[in-house]
Amino acid sequence: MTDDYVWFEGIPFPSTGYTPELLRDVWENFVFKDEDVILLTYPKSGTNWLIETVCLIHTKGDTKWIQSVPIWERSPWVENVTGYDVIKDKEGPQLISSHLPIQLFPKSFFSSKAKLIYLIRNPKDTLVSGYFFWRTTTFVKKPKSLEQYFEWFMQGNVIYGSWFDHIRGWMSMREKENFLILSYEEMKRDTRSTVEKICQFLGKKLEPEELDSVLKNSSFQAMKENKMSNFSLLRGSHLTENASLLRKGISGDWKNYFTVAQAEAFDKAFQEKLGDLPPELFPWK
Ligand SMILES: Nc1ncnc2c1ncn2[C@@H]1O[C@H](COP(=O)(O)O)[C@@H](OP(=O)(O)O)[C@H]1O
Ligand SMILES: CCc1ccc(OS(=O)(=O)O)cc1
Repeated sequence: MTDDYVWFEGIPFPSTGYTPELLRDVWENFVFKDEDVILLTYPKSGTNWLIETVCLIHTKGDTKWIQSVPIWERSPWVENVTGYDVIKDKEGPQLISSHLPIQLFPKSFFSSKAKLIYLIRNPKDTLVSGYFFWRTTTFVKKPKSLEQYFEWFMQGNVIYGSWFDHIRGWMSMREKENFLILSYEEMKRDTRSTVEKICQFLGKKLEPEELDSVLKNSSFQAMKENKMSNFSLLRGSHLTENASLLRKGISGDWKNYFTVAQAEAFDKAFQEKLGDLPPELFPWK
């Protein structure tokens, strides 16, 4: 494994499990079924929390699936070698994950009825979460300091490219009825309502005790203890021994790491790049 990037159409990808040929094949040839459900995020936005939640909704709160199958097999990644191999010829509706920016997403989606949930997070927390996580992986370039990672993030010189471009691209879908936008902050603030919103979007009806089980078993603590969800199975291969996906699981941790100057520079860039979008799309503001 190397800790540099694989590049495709100007975007950096992890150096393991991704190739330009596969990314092109996925983009041009992968066909979604109308019944598929897609979970899409910019990395470190709460992806795995969303996957765990949707898996538990799918099983009506039964924990057998989440406790016996690794999270990346329950909702395979369309853009990496392992995930694509699993989903490309599989019959029936599937749960599929992706971090792809809209311009590289399989073209078939835009004429399908497949449902897509796009989870966003305060980018300052996404940045801090990424800084700590990528240092413990074996497949991306490591920053020497938070200052350096801050510069890379602002320039989009990190895996899956610019957060700002990712958001602008996918937000253009916000009026479509097969597209649901959620935020990590709202999911933290009122998890029950967010789960109900997901159920409504997916057309799933849960009994009160089933909903309680979804909440209990997708909590930070439950996921931290679930070896099928906490990435401990990847230690020694993709991750170092001290790696932790479930780091803090809070909103606003950026305040412990950003300098005043960094916070001001970030706000300025946000205003310049996304200031024309409705502020209510960004509930952390
Ligand atoms: N059940 C849960 N509740 C709250 N946060 C969770 C969570 N599961 C994962 N997370 C947080 O989501 C982030 C990882 O995102 P992703 O799944 O996209 O890689 C981590 O944030 P922190 O590093 O800020 O703790 C992790 O702690
Ligand atoms: C191997 C590629 C890889 C693994 C884990 C990742 O983290 S996350 O699922 O987005 O939290 C990202 C890429």
